[in-house]
Amino acid sequence: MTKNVLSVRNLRKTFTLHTIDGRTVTSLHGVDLDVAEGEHVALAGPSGAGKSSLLRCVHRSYLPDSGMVTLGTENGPVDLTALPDRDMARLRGRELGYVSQFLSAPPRTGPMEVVAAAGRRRGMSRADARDAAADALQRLALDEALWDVDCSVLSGGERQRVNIAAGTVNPPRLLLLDEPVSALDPANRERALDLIASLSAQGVAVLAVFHDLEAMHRLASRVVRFEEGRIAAEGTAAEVLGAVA
Ligand SMILES: Nc1ncnc2c1ncn2[C@@H]1O[C@H](COP(=O)(O)OP(=O)(O)OP(=O)(O)O)[C@@H](O)[C@H]1O
Repeated sequence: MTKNVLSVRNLRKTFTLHTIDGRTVTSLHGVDLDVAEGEHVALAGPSGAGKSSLLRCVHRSYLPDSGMVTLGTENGPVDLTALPDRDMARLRGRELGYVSQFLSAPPRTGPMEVVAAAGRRRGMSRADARDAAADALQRLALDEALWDVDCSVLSGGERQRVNIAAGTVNPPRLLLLDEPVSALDPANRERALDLIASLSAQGVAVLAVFHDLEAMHRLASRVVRFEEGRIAAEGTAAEVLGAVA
């Protein structure tokens, strides 16, 4: 039987807009979702439907109002909504990764250092982390002349490739992807999607948002469509999204 890596139960998230008379916006109205080992679940649906809110609640950059987010870890299931910050920071290494469309790198660090540091956080030795970082950067065709250049001077597409390399090097048990290939040209997008596709064979569970039907058809074992903070449909890409044009 396949093992659940992530179980979300009755998750609710409301924002209070203090600048607009305390008005509230509910982005998740009691969402239930499971993701199994090696499964790639794509979140679809219109802008504002709650997709990124769900990813952020799982990563705990947003704290939900109620509900449970259970991550299967090497030490058994853990409810992330109740975890102390220090333990949460530890889980964000080996067990849980997040790749957004923007790279956030410390000042004066280059791609090799950023990607190798991600490998180190996931338990690799310094030498193995550098080898794995070199493999990932090569696979994503980032010019070797840029590997030690300050990330702040890289183009948007170069930064996204560094971000994907860091997210996938010695990959965590659950990887969250929020539009990770939005700035890539077709050839680099292909390389990145190939790399993401190879994660399933390693047993990595992926929960992803792509504003790109073709990527969802190609990668997702299941598509979950959100509407107004609720799950409106669930199934294969063909069932939920229809045929790609
Ligand atoms: N930090 C925040 N403060 C206030 N409202 C927020 C915040 N984050 C999200 N929301 C609101 O929650 C709702 C869902 O937003 P969310 O970003 O989850 O949607 P989405 O489906 O990811 O949209 P998109 O496809 O445009 O990225 C929206 O109405 C949004 O305005």
